Amino acid sequence: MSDVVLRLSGLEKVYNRGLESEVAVLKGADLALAKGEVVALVAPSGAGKSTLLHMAGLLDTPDAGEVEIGGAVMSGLGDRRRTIARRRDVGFVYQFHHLLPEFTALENIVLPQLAAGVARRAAEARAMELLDEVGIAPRAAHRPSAMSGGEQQRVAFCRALANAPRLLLADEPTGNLDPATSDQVFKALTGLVRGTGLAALIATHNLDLAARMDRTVRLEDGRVVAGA
Ligand SMILES: Nc1ncnc2c1ncn2[C@@H]1O[C@H](COP(=O)(O)OP(=O)(O)OP(=O)(O)O)[C@@H](O)[C@H]1O
Repeated sequence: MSDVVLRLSGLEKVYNRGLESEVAVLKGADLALAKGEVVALVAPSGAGKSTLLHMAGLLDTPDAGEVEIGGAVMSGLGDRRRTIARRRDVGFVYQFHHLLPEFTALENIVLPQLAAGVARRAAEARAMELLDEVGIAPRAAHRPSAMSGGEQQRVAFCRALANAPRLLLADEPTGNLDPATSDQVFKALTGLVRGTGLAALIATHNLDLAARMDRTVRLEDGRVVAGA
């Protein structure tokens, strides 16, 4: 069996900004991510990092090209089956944590599991395990407003991994944090990824963090190229 978790082949995306102004953001982007790999996606602002992550995460469809997750071709799926595949296979983390403010850390990690049909007790046990792995089990009963930015972001990682996806996509996950906190959060993230064998693609402007991932890819003129 192939070890490739995510394969993007020849992705193209053109945005129409109205009044005959079009911008081609992806122009044949190819990328393959193997199981257990943590890959940095680095590019200047506006180069198309979020666009690529949205395609990879089945939140948007390319104009051309294929997205394969776990060997299954996703491009031809209808909305309902794409949503099912996204919920099952992909975890997202954004620059801002987007935790539900009225729920505790634990509940924020339990809720997506309940939505996926997991029983409450099992969901709570899994949530505690994840919180423990990222070093914030003592914060389980805190609401987001009673946690630091780094703690909130670690909860967001746990939530993204709650349903054991194959692929983690993160868009500037430490962009909002100071360097020391960002370092801690990054360690928590890589620990989780390496412990589970999923693949992670992490868009970042932080070249120090990028250098600590397994490899770095860049988006250059709409294509993915290897490099620092
Ligand atoms: N829905 C949209 N409609 C029109 N243009 C868009 C749309 N989404 C993105 N763009 C344009 O496509 C280009 C790539 O955007 P994208 O958000 O993917 O870049 P990025 O590399 O993630 O940037 P940043 O690092 O600033 O987040 C930008 O020029 C942006 O203005």
